[in-house]
Amino acid sequence: MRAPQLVVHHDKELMAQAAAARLITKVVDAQTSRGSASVVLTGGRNGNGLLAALASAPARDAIDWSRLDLWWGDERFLPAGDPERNHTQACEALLDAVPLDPARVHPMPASDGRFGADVDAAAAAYAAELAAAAGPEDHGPVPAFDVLMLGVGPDTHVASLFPELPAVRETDRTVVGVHGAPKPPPTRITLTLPAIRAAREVWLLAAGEDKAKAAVVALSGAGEIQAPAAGAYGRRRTLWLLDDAAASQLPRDLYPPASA
Ligand SMILES: O=C(O)[C@H](O)[C@@H](O)[C@H](O)[C@H](O)COP(=O)(O)O
Repeated sequence: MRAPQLVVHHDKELMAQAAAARLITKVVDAQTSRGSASVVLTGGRNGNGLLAALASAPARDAIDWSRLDLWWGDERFLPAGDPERNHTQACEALLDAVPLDPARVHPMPASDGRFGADVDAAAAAYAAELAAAAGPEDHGPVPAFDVLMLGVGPDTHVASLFPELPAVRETDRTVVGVHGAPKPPPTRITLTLPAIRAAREVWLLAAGEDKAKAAVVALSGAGEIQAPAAGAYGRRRTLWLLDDAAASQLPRDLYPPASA
């Protein structure tokens, strides 16, 4: 579903809290109807802010943490436990505080793991892990994620898909290595747009003044090569979660945000 919906909250703290509440409801509904839920996490301040808000949410444990599959949309290719890894930051924000089933938590490989410095082999292994988790009813070699979350960079990058670089142009593979990323560290692993589009719902998190221009560009018909966020959409729903600052440059006639 390409037509994005927008929800604008007053500030980034409220956006994180509201998005966390929204995620709790989505996960509980999925677990009730299908017995489990599958969520893709994102790195960055907005992504980690949502996880921290979820950790302190009163309804947090309405989620059955033992029946939640967690994947990552991208990862900085660094040694395991490095404070800059998205996995490390997610553990600090939430994962270490909830009783997840470790077998259902799927961090992307680290640079000191079994693939050593070969980020392309590490990416291929994650693609294989996703394919192994996909079922016959899924759309391609990735599980049907209930929610795939993406922070949005000031240059409209999502995951580690940066404008004009090879990864955003990938149409076949579900996971690729990234070399020379403009956002440090330069070497990363990322889901590709075909993998992102397999998700039932894609939620783009954009709070802060530094996202205002990216929101206008991505929501005004830019192409996905120049504006990767424009190519991030779910099969059933594409939701932009913004705050007033990030929505401040959106023309009212373009997307009259449903302010919340
Ligand atoms: O590895 C990463 O850095 C993230 O996955 C990246 O895609 C992030 O989500 C955006 O850069 C937004 O980051 P902020 O929310 O910190 O602006």
